[in-house]
Amino acid sequence: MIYNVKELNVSIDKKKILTDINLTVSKGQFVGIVGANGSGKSTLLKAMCKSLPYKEGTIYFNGKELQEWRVRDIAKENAVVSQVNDMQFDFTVLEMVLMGREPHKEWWQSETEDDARIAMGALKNVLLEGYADKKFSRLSGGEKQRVLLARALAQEADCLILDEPTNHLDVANQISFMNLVRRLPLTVIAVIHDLNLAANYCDYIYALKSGRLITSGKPDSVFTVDNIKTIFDVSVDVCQIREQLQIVYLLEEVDNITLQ
Ligand SMILES: Nc1ncnc2c1ncn2[C@@H]1O[C@H](COP(=O)(O)OP(=O)(O)OP(=O)(O)O)[C@@H](O)[C@H]1O
Repeated sequence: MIYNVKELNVSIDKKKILTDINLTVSKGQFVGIVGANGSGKSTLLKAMCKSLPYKEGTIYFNGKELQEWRVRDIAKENAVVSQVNDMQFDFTVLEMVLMGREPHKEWWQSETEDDARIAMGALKNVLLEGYADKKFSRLSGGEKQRVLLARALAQEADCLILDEPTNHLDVANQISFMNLVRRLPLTVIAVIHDLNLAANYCDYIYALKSGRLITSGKPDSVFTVDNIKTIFDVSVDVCQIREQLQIVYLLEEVDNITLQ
């Protein structure tokens, strides 16, 4: 078991954000976390990466309570990929990917030949061979997202944490990104807004509503008409097309939404 979250409660400024969360992630699993805006998905990921303190409940990471882990050691085991946001500095692609080696070095150490070899290997893995010297800022959104994935791979972590990684990508780049991730021999925990991507790439889904886990299970047991109505207040049809679970939104029935 990589993660075992028990009775986790998180409050920020006295506001309860997560309530009684119980969740497990096994080695090699691709776990999706879904829920409406503001339901607590990113907060849960932050708590699991020790980026956010919590007072109630326990999070075991690789068998050891998270509080006992040094942040630096967690970064060696857990690599985080968020949405692309524009960076102020004009790094090259290789410089970006080499940042993934930071947890393996002391602050005074510069990159070794090994670091460069690992970074170039990571670029090859995300199909960006030949991009090392290009400026990150000049890449397309899809290319940038793959560079961020390469940076995570250069970390050589066993567990990838993805926070809405495909949000700004076009359909082809979303699918290509998810295919790349699925082929990696890693444990993946991903917050995903696109329910069809979540349904077809994840082994297991946890669904949050207003900071509580309201259902979990294999995609076909979570993504039912009734559950999606409860989680998102959206009417859908759910069907199988060519062995893929497909969620079809009934657009005219989505009217006003209440923020969670
Ligand atoms: N640092 C913070 N200070 C105060 N409130 C916060 C903070 N971080 C998150 N929240 C609140 O916690 C709730 C959950 O936020 P979170 O970002 O975890 O939701 P989310 O499910 O990831 O949302 P989204 O899908 O919109 O990214 C929201 O009401 C948010 O306003």
